[in-house]
Amino acid sequence: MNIALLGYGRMGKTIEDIAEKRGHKIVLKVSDDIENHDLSESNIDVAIDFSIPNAAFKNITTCFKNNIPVVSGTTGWLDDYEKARKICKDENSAFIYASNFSLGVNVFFELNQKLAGMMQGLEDYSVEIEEIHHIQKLDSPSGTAITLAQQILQENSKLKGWQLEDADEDEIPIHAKREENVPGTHTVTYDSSIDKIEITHTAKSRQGFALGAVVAAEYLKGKSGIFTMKDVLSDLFQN
Ligand SMILES: NC(=O)C1=CN([C@@H]2O[C@H](COP(=O)(O)OP(=O)(O)OC[C@H]3O[C@@H](n4cnc5c(N)ncnc54)[C@H](O)[C@@H]3O)[C@@H](O)[C@H]2O)C=CC1
Ligand SMILES: O=C(O)C1=N[C@H](C(=O)O)C[C@H](O)C1
Repeated sequence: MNIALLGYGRMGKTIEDIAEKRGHKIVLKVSDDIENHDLSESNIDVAIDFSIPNAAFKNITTCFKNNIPVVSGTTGWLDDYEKARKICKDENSAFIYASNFSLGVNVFFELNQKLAGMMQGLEDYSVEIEEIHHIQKLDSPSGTAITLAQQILQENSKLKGWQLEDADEDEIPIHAKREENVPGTHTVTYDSSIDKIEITHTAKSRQGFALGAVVAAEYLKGKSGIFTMKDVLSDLFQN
């Protein structure tokens, strides 16, 4: 498969390594305005976007307009997500976005949803989310923390939203910490005066994110439509 990398930073380089080991070819690397590149030249099967919040929407939709399927893991641009979906549909293109591509985090998402459903009636417990990332991270809170909060909100109608730090009683507080060299750690805590329930996912490197993105690209090749990691991993998850 011929892959274009939109963003060639920490994730772009890790994806290159894993994609080549799986027999794919990186035919284009973009680190600046996508308009500076001729997308028709390289016979691109799929583009993988791990760039920066300000560039993601333009990168993704330019690919749709050139009939190139996109896997995107860039976080911090999701105010434009619905617009991107519409352009994908209008152009009959293909798209997978995930705030986190690692298999482990996608298992963690399933657990979080199930736990939120079990806890929603237990009013003695308050819920909060903590995420810890490296100090270079541009966005806060992490996309993964936002997904975790959205899942809890889906299950618990008494909670109205999430908030960084100073949350009201009916909001989920998200604590975002920045520490040297942390690839990504997420914890969901339910606390009461009697006890505490915590679930944590700790990434040990960026390998899991990158492998998930390449597997998603392999899934997307030749398809049209909008998919999620649930679709990609559906055969692996047994209920
Ligand atoms: N969904 C997931 O599983 C994961 C998502 N991420 C997200 O991926 C993004 C990238 O993360 P990192 O690689 O750690 O960041 P990074 O800062 O190492 O790399 C971003 C790269 O984008 C380049 N860039 C700047 N303008 C660009 C443009 N217009 N088009 C394309 N590239 C451009 C920069 O030069 C830089 O090399 C972040 O939003 C991060 O939150 C990171 C890890 C996992
Ligand atoms: O910026 C990162 O590094 C990461 N970003 C993603 C996020 O915002 O959730 C995923 C992962 O935690 C690493």
